[in-house]
Amino acid sequence: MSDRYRELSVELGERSYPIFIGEDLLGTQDLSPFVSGAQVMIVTNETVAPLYLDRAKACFPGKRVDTVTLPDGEKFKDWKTLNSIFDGLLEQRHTRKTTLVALGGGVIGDMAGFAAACYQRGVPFIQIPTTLLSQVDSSVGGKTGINHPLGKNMIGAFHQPQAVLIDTASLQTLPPREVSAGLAEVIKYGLIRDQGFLAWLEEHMESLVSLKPEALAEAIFRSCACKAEIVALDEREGGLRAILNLGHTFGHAIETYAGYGNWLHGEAVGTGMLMAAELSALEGMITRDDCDRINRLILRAGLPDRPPVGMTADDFMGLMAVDKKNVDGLLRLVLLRSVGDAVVTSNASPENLALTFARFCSST
Ligand SMILES: NC(=O)c1ccc[n+]([C@@H]2O[C@H](COP(=O)([O-])OP(=O)(O)OC[C@H]3O[C@@H](n4cnc5c(N)ncnc54)[C@H](O)[C@@H]3O)[C@@H](O)[C@H]2O)c1
Ligand SMILES: O=C(O)C(=O)C[C@@H](O)[C@H](O)[C@H](O)COP(=O)(O)O
Ligand SMILES: [Zn+2]
Repeated sequence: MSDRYRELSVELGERSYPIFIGEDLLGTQDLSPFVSGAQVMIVTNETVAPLYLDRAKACFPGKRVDTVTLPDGEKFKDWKTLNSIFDGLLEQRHTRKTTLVALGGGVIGDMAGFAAACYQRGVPFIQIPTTLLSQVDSSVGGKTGINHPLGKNMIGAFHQPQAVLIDTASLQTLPPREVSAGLAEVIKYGLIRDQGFLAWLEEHMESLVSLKPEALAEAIFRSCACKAEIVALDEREGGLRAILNLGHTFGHAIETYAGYGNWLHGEAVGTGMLMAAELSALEGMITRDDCDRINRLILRAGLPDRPPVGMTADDFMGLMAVDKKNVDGLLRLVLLRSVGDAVVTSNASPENLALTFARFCSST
């Protein structure tokens, strides 16, 4: 074990891969052992490139490294921008031996990963996540894809990376709103599977919000460990993995309603988790005190606790009807059986769902 980083593994048999977590790994960690061919294409965006592209290139000594730089934002997680990755690959004569590298947040990771799943019927890729959200969630587990105007992440593929390199120092340049968005997914792990972690987050929330390196490193490690374990047990979301969607049925509806990018993914998930907690309480699964506890933590993370003004129950129901977890037209939601234990269910009563909307939506 190195003293420069902590290492986890996503155990998927022959497709297992490491997650390296440490400070100042960008530019100093040699990733060329994870590149089988001679060519690398780094996919990044116009915000991240000036900050980290040179250091990312230095991770691939002896390789030919090209770059595609995309516009920044969730609204560009679409066909047109995806296609510009293929344009870059073809124009620079990349072959099926090329390794794609995602350098950026979850938008870049999801798009570069999907491009890797499709290009010449599939090439390897590496994740170098640079936001808190992408370091704790999107870079691990192989969900890749793009949005559709009618629904989030509606077009995509499962395609696992060869390795994930997490440089925790890169978070020091992240805007506070993006830090909060990442903390929503961190809190999610505590709520769905790890009570002890939730209690730890309650003790350390201010250190996380103010980007204290030790607290961040611990939160990232524990989050990745939780996700790696779930993915290893259920790679393609046949069952258990769906608990990673806590708050996302409501949250994806919020993101689509608000127009991609106006509400950050993590912000929508934070509010969505509060709505899921409320419904869980109405269903008699958790207590009112539990709800208040979750509410306090979400607010301390700097996240919103109400959906967009004007969004109605009908808006939610219309958008949630296309959720990927639904089966035979039945809405399936992730609820809390207790704090630290999530369950996927289609049994929530319509009355309690209506009451949840009544309590959260300003105009219903
Ligand atoms: N595949 C998955 O399992 C999974 C999981 C969770 C979220 N997601 C997806 O991830 C996306 C959200 O990811 P995100 O929150 O990282 O958003 P993002 O990718 O839009 O990044 C947020 C912002 O931070 C900027 N940025 C990135 N790194 C920076 C740095 N180090 N310093 C300064 N600025 C930096 C980006 O340019 C962007 O403006 C959504 O599309 C969501 O659907 C996917
Ligand atoms: O990895 C997963 O599985 C997740 O659900 C993680 C989520 O945080 C993430 O937002 C994911 O992209 C949602 O997936 P989707 O299948 O609901 O689009
Ligand atoms: Zn998410």
